[in-house]
Amino acid sequence: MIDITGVTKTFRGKPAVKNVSLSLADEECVGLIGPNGAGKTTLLKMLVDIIRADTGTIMIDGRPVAACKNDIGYLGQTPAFHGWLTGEDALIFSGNLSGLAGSVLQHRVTEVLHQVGLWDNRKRQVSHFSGGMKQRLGIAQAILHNPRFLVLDEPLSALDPIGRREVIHILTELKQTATIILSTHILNDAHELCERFCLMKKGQIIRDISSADFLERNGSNTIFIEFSGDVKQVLAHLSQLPFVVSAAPYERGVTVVLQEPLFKHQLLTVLLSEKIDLFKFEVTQDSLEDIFLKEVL
Ligand SMILES: Nc1ncnc2c1ncn2[C@@H]1O[C@H](COP(=O)(O)OP(=O)(O)OP(=O)(O)O)[C@@H](O)[C@H]1O
Repeated sequence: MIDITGVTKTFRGKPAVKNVSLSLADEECVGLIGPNGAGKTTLLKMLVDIIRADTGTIMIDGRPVAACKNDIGYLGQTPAFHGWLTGEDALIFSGNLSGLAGSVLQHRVTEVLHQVGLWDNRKRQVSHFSGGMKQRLGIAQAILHNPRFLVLDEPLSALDPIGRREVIHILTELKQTATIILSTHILNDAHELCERFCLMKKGQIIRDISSADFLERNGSNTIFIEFSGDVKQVLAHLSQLPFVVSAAPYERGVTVVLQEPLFKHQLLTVLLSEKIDLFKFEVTQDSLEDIFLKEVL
C-alpha cells in the first residue's frame, strides 16, 4: 500500500503540489488527471523519489519510499534511450543500472521483450523505433526488475491510435499483478484503464472518486422515454414523483428531468412497477471530455 500524506513541493516560491494526501491500495489502478501544470509530474516524481517533498511523507507498506525503490517501476513523460543501442541492449543497459546482471537479467529481458511485443524487433536500433515502440520499450524498462508498483507519467500521450491500443493492452495485462498510478490529461485514456480517478488542479487533488461514481454523478439528469400507452396518464403520474423536476412530451415520447442523475434508477423502478410498456429509456450523457472541462476549469 502507498500512503502519501500532506505532501507539498514549491519551486522558486511557486507551489507545484499543495498538501496532497492519497492512498493507493494493492492492485489498484488510479488515474491522476489534470490539465497542464496541475502538478501531476511533480507528484509522481516525488512518489518515485526523483525529487523530494518539502513537507509530508510518502510511505510504501509503512516504509519511506527512498527505502523501497526496488518496488517501483517508473516511466517518465519522455523516456530517453541511447538511439544507437538495440532494444535488447537498451534493456540490458538499464537492467545493469538497476543492479540486475547475468542470467537473471537475460531471462528478464527475454520475458519483458515478449510481454511488450518487441521480441521480433530486439535487434533493431532504438533510433529506428516508432513512437509506440519506444513507449513499449519504456514500459519494458519500468517493469524489468518486476516491481509491485508502476508509476507512469502520460504513458499514452503522443501515441497514434495503434500505438495507444498496444500500450493499453499491455497496461491492462500489467494491472492484473501490479498497483498502477498513471497521469494523463485525457480522461478517455484513464477511463479505459483505471477504476479510480484523482483530479488535480493547481497542485491539489480536487476529486478522488471511483470511475463508476464519477460517471454516474456527472451523468445527465435528463431521461428520454418511449412507451406504448396513454401519454397524458403517464405524464400526470411522473409529475407527481418527488424526484422528478418536470416531465413533458417530446417527439414520440416524454422527456423527464430528474433532481439528480442518480434518481434514474428510481424512475426506472417506478416505470416497471407501473407495468408501463417501455421501449426506450435513454440517458443523455455528457462526454468524458465535457465532464473533465466542467471539473477543472
Ligand atoms: N523543476 C522545476 N522548476 C520550476 N518549476 C517547475 C519545475 N517542475 C515543475 N514546475 C512547475 O510546477 C508546476 C506543475 O508542473 P508539473 O509538470 O508537475 O505539472 P503537470 O500536471 O505534470 O503538467 P503537464 O501535463 O504539462 O506535464 C508548473 O507550474 C511547472 O511550471
